[in-house]
Amino acid sequence: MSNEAFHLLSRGGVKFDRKYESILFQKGKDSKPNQSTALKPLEGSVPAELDFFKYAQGGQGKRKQTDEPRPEQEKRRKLEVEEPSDEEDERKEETSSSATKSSAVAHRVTAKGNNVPEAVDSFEAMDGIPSRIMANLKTSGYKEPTSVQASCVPILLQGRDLAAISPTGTGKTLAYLLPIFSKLVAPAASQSVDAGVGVRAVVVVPTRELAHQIHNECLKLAQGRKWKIVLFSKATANSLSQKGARDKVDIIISTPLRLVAALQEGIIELNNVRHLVLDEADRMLDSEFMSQIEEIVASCTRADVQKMLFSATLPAGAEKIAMAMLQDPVRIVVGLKDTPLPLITQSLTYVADDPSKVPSLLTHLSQPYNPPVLVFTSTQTRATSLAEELVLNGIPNVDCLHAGLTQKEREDSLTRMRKGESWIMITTEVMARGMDFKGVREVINYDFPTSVQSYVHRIGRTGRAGREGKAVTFFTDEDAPYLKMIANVILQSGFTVPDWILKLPKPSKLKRRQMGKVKRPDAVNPARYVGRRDAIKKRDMVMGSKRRKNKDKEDTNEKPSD
Ligand SMILES: Nc1ncnc2c1ncn2[C@@H]1O[C@H](COP(=O)(O)OP(=O)(O)OP(=O)(O)O)[C@@H](O)[C@H]1O
Repeated sequence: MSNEAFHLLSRGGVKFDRKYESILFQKGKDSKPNQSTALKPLEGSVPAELDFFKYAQGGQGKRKQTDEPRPEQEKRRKLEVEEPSDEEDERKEETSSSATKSSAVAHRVTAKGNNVPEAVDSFEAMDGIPSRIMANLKTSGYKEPTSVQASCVPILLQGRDLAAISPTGTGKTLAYLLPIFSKLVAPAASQSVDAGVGVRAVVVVPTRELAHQIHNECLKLAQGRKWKIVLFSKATANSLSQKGARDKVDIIISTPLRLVAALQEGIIELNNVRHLVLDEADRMLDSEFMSQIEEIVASCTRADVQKMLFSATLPAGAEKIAMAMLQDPVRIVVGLKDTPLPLITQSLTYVADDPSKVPSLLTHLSQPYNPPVLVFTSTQTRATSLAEELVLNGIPNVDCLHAGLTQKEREDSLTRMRKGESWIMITTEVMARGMDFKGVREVINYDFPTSVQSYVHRIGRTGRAGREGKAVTFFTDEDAPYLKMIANVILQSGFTVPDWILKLPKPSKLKRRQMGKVKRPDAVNPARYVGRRDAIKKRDMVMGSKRRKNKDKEDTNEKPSD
């Protein structure tokens, strides 16, 4: 199906109902849908100790009553400096016979390092934030720091290297942007600071979409002054090819590939960089990006370059590499490492085999649901195939976003998503990390996640900024060997899983590595695939027959007439 035809069909003549928009996107309003709509608000409220965003406005009506800070919460926000513990890559085996784990996953912050600066409870108490930046925080609606911000900003303002692990949607972006802007003090072009020559801060992220989103966050803090913040792309890199054009760049946000390409072409230097951020650090340090990251780090030659690593997950292997990159680092962990927020209600759904998934999803979508829903598949072809399948089954406002689309198509999909025009967004791992759509109420893992980290990040697209969300994971017989790993994550977040899953044997190391390599067919509906093959065969036969007839005619016409 052509992209254009797909969008025409996927809209299916259905107009986006403003009623839904108000439910999804208006901050701070009671999200009470009209009884006649298909939407129902999610049940339940957030226990105080789990409310990472206790000051944040918005979300469900029930939560609004908990907005007032309470003394016991204040106490909990105190940074606990812990003795170093032996972190393991693997989650602890659940020894209890019960399938239920207490939901009391304490809201705690643990810190490791020498002379760790104290956490502070307000932006005002953070030493060294310029008044303009402070004003911009307020106009952007950031009233009080989240836990990760309260802990990390004071550390970063002191110029310390940092590795921070905090659950998805808890405000890590601001936790590093705020100190960067504050330490840079003013735009390089303003000449009121000793800015040196060349870019002063670099943020490296795994995808273009995330770079774009972080660029937008930068613009919020940059309001009112002429900061030069560059979202690095082929075009912007070329525009910096004249040395003078890049002398006064304040911040660059880039993917590793793009930045390394520019370094190799000699159209950027990083010898004036004072702050380097690796966001989604464990992804940045995996085998795909590692050599590029090494090159970027080696190019930041200033002796006092401050390095910061942020992620919601940091397995032991990646953490070891990370810590070796940092000097006299502080390590901050908010909540439980590699564990999703309990705001996200998680469940597992058995769907037998791959062909059974489409009907299962259709059944799921025949129930009332809260759009937009994010659906993760394992490959680009499967994402396209599933999107087509849903459209053909009459599901309205289906969209698709994966790395196989053109940049324009990716941008258009994101715009539709942000505007609330997409109700079901089918995607791949490209959207799993960092993307912040406040309105996403539900994530469906149509294809089983490729690792525990992939699971944590995928489902972290919902339950953001203190809102509640729901995550459903389909599993087939093929996924059974990996089921227990995800079940343990679900338990750790305080939800229940059936006893039989807990009794499954623990997968070997080799098996765990194979988790992301399960082969799945390109087409999600094999029947449609067969049908399509038959149609192509029939079309070829008809064409062949036409060609033969035409040839016969030509032969007849060529015969000399009597
Ligand atoms: N202090 C704050 N008060 C209110 N909202 C905030 C605050 N800080 C951040 N937010 C909002 O919280 C949401 C999540 O923030 P952000 O994208 O930085 O999360 P994250 O921890 O980086 O998530 P991920 O791990 O998925 O990348 C954003 O919409 C952001 O605007």
